[in-house]
Amino acid sequence: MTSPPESNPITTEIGNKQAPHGDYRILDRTKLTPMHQHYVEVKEKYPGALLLYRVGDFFECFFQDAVVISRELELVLTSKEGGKDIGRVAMTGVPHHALERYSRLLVEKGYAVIICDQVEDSAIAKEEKRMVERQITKLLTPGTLTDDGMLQARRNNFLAAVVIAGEHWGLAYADISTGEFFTTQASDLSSLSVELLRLQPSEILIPTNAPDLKSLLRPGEKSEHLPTCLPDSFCYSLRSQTPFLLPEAKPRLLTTFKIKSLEGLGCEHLPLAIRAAGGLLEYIEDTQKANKIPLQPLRTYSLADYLILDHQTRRNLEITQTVRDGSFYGSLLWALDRTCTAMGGRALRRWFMQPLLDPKGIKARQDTIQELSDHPSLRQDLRQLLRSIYDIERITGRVGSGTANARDLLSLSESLVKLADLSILANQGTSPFLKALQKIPPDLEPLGKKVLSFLVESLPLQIKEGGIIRDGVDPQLDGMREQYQEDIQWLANFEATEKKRTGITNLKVDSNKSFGYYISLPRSKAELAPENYIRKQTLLNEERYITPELKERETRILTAKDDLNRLEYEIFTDLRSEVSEKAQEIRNIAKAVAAIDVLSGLAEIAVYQGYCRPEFVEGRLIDVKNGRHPVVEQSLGAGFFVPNSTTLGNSLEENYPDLVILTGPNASGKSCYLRQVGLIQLMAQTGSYVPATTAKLSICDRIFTRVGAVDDLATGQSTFMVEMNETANILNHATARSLVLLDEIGRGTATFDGLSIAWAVAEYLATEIQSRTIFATHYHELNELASILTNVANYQVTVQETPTQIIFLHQVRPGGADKSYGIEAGRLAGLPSSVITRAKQVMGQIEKHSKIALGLREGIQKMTPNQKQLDIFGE
Ligand SMILES: Nc1ncnc2c1ncn2[C@@H]1O[C@H](COP(=O)(O)OP(=O)(O)OP(=O)(O)O)[C@@H](O)[C@H]1O
Repeated sequence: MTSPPESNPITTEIGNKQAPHGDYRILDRTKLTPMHQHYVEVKEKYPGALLLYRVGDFFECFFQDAVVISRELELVLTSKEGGKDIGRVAMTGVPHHALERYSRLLVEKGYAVIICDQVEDSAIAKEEKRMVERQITKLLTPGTLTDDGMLQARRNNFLAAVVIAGEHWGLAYADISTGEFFTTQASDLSSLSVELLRLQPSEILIPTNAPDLKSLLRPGEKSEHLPTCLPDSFCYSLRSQTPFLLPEAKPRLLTTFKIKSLEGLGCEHLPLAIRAAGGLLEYIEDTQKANKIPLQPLRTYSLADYLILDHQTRRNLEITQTVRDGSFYGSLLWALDRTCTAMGGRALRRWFMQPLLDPKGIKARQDTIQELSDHPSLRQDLRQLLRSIYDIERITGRVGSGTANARDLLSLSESLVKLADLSILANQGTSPFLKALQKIPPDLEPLGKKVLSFLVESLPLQIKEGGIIRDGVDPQLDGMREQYQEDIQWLANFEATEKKRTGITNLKVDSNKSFGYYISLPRSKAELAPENYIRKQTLLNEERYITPELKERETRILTAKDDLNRLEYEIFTDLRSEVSEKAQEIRNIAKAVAAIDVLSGLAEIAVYQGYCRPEFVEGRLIDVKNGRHPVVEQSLGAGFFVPNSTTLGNSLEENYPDLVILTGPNASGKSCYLRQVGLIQLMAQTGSYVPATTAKLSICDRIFTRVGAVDDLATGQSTFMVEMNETANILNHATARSLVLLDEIGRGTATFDGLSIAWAVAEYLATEIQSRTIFATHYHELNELASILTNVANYQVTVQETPTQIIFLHQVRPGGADKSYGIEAGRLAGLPSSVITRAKQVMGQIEKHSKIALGLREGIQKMTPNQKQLDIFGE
């Protein structure tokens, strides 16, 4: 937990010298300096967060937070006087201009961070001999970030809330930077963790009776209050149960969305979904007090609306990152992302993490890709325009919460004006997603133009220091500016005017901190000073004077600057509020822009990589001609990838197998082929074109993959146990409409155990479940299944043997490999020749005498899938 460490590593005695205090809880608070007392007061309101406290040009932190922050950020741990009777206290700090970077690092590490800033000019406090006023200006938690610099442009930052009741669960999640807000309810706790792993929320709220409420568990941190069914790779915020109870949660939703019933949101009859959503809203209210976060209307969804991909499958298909090193390079998104905007990038990720089941939805996407592929100039013009559109979804969020600065407003407005051009282009098309872009609300362009006419081009970052609003926008502002300029000019000319008037050529006008502007005369010329000069100070060689007019102008200049800044700020915030009233309209159109961005990018890929539009048919067919792996193909370069076809799914028209046993030597391309089949199905259900010459597919309900497991050290499970767990999950959940891709089942145990399990699993999939399955294996014995079951076929990845080497052809052809090349691979790897010879002898003996091999060879009678299992041992 992020609460203070119990041990205090820096309060030990070093020789005779007392080390700085690292724990305020053991000190007499009344003896701390007023500033440290205030620090502790703020800290105690949020004990679970790290407090960064503004002191001059630094954000400082003290006591236990200093210890944690210096360790996490590798900053020097130093000390500061904490009070006369206290001595030194532990301290570290970051420069104020680097606050965003350092707080982002802390949040990325799973900490909540409180920013307590100075909210007045410290000079005033100093003059009045009191402590400068400070207030909490921000509470940053991993799930509630909105600042651009803290977010990843192409990824959503989800905050989730979970309510569990027995086997049932409710989940709500929101991205408060974009305003998206969703809720769902389901049974079966394993599907909850699958859903969380899909979303990868930055923070998950858990209602609990824990005593350490409001603390944040960092990834991997254990707590008895965390339900065991939840993955421990996330940050969890422990929250009070109350806002998650129906009588609190429901009214909160009704009030937030200003509605009388939840019927319209689709969750009226889903109490757990309501409770999760209500608890999430309360958290946002609690942590974002200063900024009202505008959320989009809550959308209720069902897990059953989407193709189910479990965590292993997403991982194995390398959708967002590679298995080997977790990098984006080499993932499916890497190969397919041609989006031009951050909004498109986020949408693409969401689409591929949640492919569709509804053929109509798929067709709408395909139709749009087709239109954009067939009309290259329309596509190019659209993409050109998209490149100049900013992240209006997130900027609108900041506008709504009142945190957008002038640069944000400028970017948003430039984009709003471009939307009109986008709409004109979209008018050239007839496909569904282009049509959606034709309906841009007519008032957005004038609004954008108005903002552009208000704001200067080169805007400062600060919004309270002027320099934002153009001349000619506001008559009062213009008048004040004129007066200000005149006063400045008068002051600039004052020295010359006075020189001329008095005839004293060495008269000077200068200023100092104690009495501002003054006129300086050499003492020798003092008697020439005009009557209106009031003597202010006498120095050795100099007399200093002021005049009433000089003072009046000076005061006017000083107050005018403040007044000008205040008025500019007011005009700016009015403008921001005007834009914020259109937030929902802008966000709706942002969705349409994101979708067209995704689809034009997929069209681009389809054209340049030679993809085809998959045809969806009823039933269980998978018929792909010359399919390719979309990522490996791009990595190898044009023309090097060997295409392979796939036919699966027994139907009335086609006698295709349900289960294919795929054999072939190491590195021949089995895994690649397996993934290729999975990716083509997944891409097709996302609405994308696919890497093939033709593809006739049916809708899959789930894709399962099991590819070479590794030890799960975190849970202490062996390779074999991980493999068995994954296999059990598949056998328990797959249906006849699922696609199952298995790579090497049963390798992590004794050969005969492994073979037996592999046999039984394949037989169960082919006969009991009849899912479409590709089963890659090194157990050639499994080829016997094809001679027993009518819906099983053997395929192999072919190689060409020469006396010195094996040439990988990467071609998938009917028939089972009759030979394993493991020993050959060992020879090529340099195993001693005596070991190779002996291995060959041993293998010959095993093949000759193995009862299993004999048993399998004797199984000759062909069976249809529905018949009883074959007694392969003929007892
Ligand atoms: N169709 C193909 N065309 C061109 N190259 C391919 C093809 N399929 C696979 N390859 C290349 O072969 C390499 C090995 O493929 P893969 O890992 O699929 O082999 P494998 O048969 O699964 O091996 P093992 O049994 O050792 O796991 C891939 O990294 C890829 O570069």
